[in-house]
This record gives sequence, structure tokens and C-alpha cells, in this order.
Amino acid sequence: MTTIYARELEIAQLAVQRAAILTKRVFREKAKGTVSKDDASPVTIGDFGAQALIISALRHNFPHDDIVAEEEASALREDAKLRGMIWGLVRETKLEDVAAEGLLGRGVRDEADLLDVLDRGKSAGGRVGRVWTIDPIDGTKGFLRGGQYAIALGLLEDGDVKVGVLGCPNLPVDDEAPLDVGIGENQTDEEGRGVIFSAVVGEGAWSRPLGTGALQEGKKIRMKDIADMANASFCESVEAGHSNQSEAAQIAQKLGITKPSVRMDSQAKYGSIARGAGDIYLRLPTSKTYQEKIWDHAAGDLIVREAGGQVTDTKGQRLDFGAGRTLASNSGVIAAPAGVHSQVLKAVQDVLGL
Ligand SMILES: Nc1ncnc2c1ncn2[C@@H]1O[C@H](COP(=O)(O)O)[C@@H](O)[C@H]1OP(=O)(O)O
Ligand SMILES: [Mg+2]
Ligand SMILES: [Mg+2]
Ligand SMILES: [Mg+2]
Repeated sequence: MTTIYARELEIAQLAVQRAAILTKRVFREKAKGTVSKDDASPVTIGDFGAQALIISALRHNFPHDDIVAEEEASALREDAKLRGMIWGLVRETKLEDVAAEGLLGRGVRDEADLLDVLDRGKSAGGRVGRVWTIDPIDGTKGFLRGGQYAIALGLLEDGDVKVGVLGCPNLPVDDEAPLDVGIGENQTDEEGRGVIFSAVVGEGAWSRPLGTGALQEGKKIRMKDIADMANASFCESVEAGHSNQSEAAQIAQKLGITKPSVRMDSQAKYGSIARGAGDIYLRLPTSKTYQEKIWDHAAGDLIVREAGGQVTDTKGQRLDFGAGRTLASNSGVIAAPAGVHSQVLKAVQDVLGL
């Protein structure tokens, strides 16, 4: 199905699938080992564990590639209890399919190696060479409340996204399921939930069930054409601090959208519009100082574009993943089907006064 990035795609999907086994287990456990980071955002043993598993798979398969990952080990160096909990999870989490697990390599050796592995994600990124971006749990707040979250992995080459994988354990497998199935709180990993979206540049985007063994068969996904804006649905963050929801409502009204927005955590929004469950994703800056992180957008950006969408910031510029660890040259995100993107952008710019 794919040519030049076939191996990267396979390893990335298996690594995400294995990480999801760990995060689902943490979700079921009472003690999630939640600690607060410097910016007051939460991180759990699920975030650390998933990052360690993904990096160990990349270290084995692509030892020369750089990695930009959200988490780092400093909090664990001082905290033996937390470190021990994470090590236990990492050691025990394996894909059920022995051949698939074998492809991911030997894994993390011991607690000291766990810290080293986590700290391999400190690359500065940039415009040169191969750089993986990892968000081990995107939407940690969603994860904690039982809403949507995603495990996000992207491969950049010279600053461009070439491969994107999003594991969404709480989204319905069914690409036809309505956008508002699986949002809100206390989603459980009952039957019929858990999907992996993936894309390779120039080759399209796929969805497949998020399993626990070898990869299941994928289906091509496409965005829906919007024939009538009145029936379009748009999604945005649950968190009012992450995106300006009152401006988004004005933009929707200007476009003639009549349905209320669907609020969903994480890059599950990108996956949902890519498969046509929703139409438009708006993320409008709430502050002049917050810079979006590349791991929060790389996979989603490619999946939407390969499904027939266009993704820009509010200035109409493509997201610039070569700028470093953050999207320093961008402001906000507008993702929509290519045929209506310019119309949506114009409404955004009118409302924001750009
Ligand atoms: N002030 C902020 N503005 C925008 N996004 C933020 C802010 N603080 C954290 N984030 C990140 O926004 C993403 C969640 O997106 P959404 O709001 O669409 O669910 C997360 O990646 C979260 O990080 P994290 O990965 O730590 O959860
Ligand atoms: Mg975080
Ligand atoms: Mg994130
Ligand atoms: Mg995260």
C-alpha cells in the first residue's frame, strides 16, 4: 500500500498501539500518579510510560533519528515511587502478537534506562534531517476525565511531516459514527472503541481498529465535501483556555453554520474531521504568548491534508514544523475541506480583524 515510508508507518502504528495498551490500563487504575508540571498542566504515569515505550521502539528501529517529545525525566529522578510505578507498567506492556512485539525491539532495560529513554525526546527539532514528534497522551485532561485523548506520533523530514499516526482509544471504530459519539466524560474502553488514524505524504490517510496485537486492516478515509454550510459541524477544544470559543461561535455564525460546536479533547478532532465525522476544526489563540507545540499538531495536520483537507493558521500560512519544538511562526489552526478552506479562513480573519 505504501512505498517509501512503509517501515516507518508500520513501526509507528505498532508503537502507538502498544502505548495505548499502557494508557488504557492506567485509565482503569485508580492511582494515575498525576503530577503537576511547571506550566500547571497535568502529567500521569500514563504519559511517561507511553513515551518510554514509543521512544524505545524508535531507538531500536531508527537509532539515528532525532526525537522531539513532550515529557522528560527530571521529575522521576527525585521520585523513586513514581519511577517504580512507571517502570512496572513499561516492563509489563507488550503487544499480544509475538512477531509484532519483536519488531519493536528489546524495550527498556531497567529504571536507569527508563530515564535515558525518556530524555531522548529533547531534540530541538528544526529544518534538517529526520525528527520524530511524540505526544504520548495528547489531551491529558481529557484522558483524566474519561473524554477523548490521543497518542500522537509524527515523522518530519527537513521540517515537513511525512508520516502521521494518531491512536484514539476512546473514539468509535466506525468511521460513520456521528461526531458527538464518544465525547464528554467517563468513556470506557468498551467494544467498538479505539481507532488508529495514519497518513503518509502523497499516499493518503487510513483508519483501522486499535487492537492489541498485529495491525488490523485499514480503510482509506476522506473528508466530506460540504455542500451546505448550514449543515456543517465544527469542533473545538473542551478547554476554554486552549481556544477562544466565543470568537469561534461568531465565526460559525458568519459562515451560516447552525449546529452548535462539538467540544472534544486532543487531536481526536483532526482524526474525526479527516474521516468525515465532522467538517471543520478551529483553534483560535487565547493569548499572544502561548506557542503551540509541534507534537500537538504534526500527525493531525498530515492526516487531514492527506484526507483532502487544508490546514493553515489564522494568517493562512501552512503550519511550520521546522521552526523548532513549537510552531513559533504560526498563530492558531484552521482545518477544513480544501474546497471551503478559503471561505472559512476569510470568516476567521473578518471576526479576528486580521
Ligand atoms: N494554554 C494552552 N493553549 C493551547 N493549548 C494548550 C495550552 N496548554 C496546554 N495545551 C495543549 O493543548 C492540547 C490539548 O488540546 P485540546 O485543548 O484541543 O484538547 C494538549 O496538547 C495540551 O497539552 P497536553 O498534551 O499536555 O494535554
Ligand atoms: Mg501535557
Ligand atoms: Mg498535547
Ligand atoms: Mg501530552
